[in-house]
Amino acid sequence: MSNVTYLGQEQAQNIDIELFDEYKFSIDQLMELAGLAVAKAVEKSYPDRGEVLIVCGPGNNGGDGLVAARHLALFNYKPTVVYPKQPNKHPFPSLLHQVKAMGVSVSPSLPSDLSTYTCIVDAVFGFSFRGANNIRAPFDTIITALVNTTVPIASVDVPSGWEVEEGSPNGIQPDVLISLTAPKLCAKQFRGRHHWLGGRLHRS
Ligand SMILES: NC(=O)C1=CN([C@@H]2O[C@H](COP(=O)(O)OP(=O)(O)OC[C@H]3O[C@@H](n4cnc5c(N)ncnc54)[C@H](O)[C@@H]3O)[C@@H](O)[C@H]2O)[C@H](O)CC1
Ligand SMILES: [K+]
Repeated sequence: MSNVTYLGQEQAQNIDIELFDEYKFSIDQLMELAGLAVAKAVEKSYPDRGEVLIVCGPGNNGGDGLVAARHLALFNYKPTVVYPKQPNKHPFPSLLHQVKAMGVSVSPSLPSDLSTYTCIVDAVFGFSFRGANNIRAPFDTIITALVNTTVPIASVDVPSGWEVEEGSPNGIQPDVLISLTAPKLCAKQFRGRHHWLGGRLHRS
């Protein structure tokens, strides 16, 4: 990507606050845009359909994953959601209810055999992650499994387990990265096939 601004961690978090406080977007609006962009990027990157595993973390990155799973079901993929920590605050219970109502199965843990999946959508951690050397359970073993799998990974906003600014040389190596609003600094270390920019809120 040329002529793009790469955001630091604090900058990304400040833009988020600005979108809520100054521009009066709701979390539902932003997450729907983000999740739909992720589903579209997956469709363009893996057009042959099949089973997709969406691994969702405890924050808003995980919420983007829940929305993406719902849209992927509508695009005729067969999504399964892994959701170990399910926050009890808005909008997560509604997003979870909606994805289950689409007939998507939701499990608290990663399946032992990942080989049946066309791709894995990594919606574990986004721009608020810190501590690549200290990933807390149960996400430590999940990230290790994603590091070791040969199934292609599509990461939402930030490859999970990467420091938002520095990346992580021994971390997961996604095939696809979907940056949201603007790429974060770690995107400079991305070596996969496709880098998409989704959930854009500005003119190009
Ligand atoms: N404006 C936008 O572009 C929008 C982006 N969205 C998405 O939201 C995420 C950022 O979400 P946030 O809730 O701030 O945080 P995360 O999802 O990154 O995760 C926070 C979550 O993770 C836990 N955590 C942090 N470090 C660790 C660690 N070392 N071990 C274990 N757990 C850790 C922390 O406790 C929190 O629970 C952004 O990237 C986009 O994907 C929104 O959709 C809105 C619009
Ligand atoms: K992610």
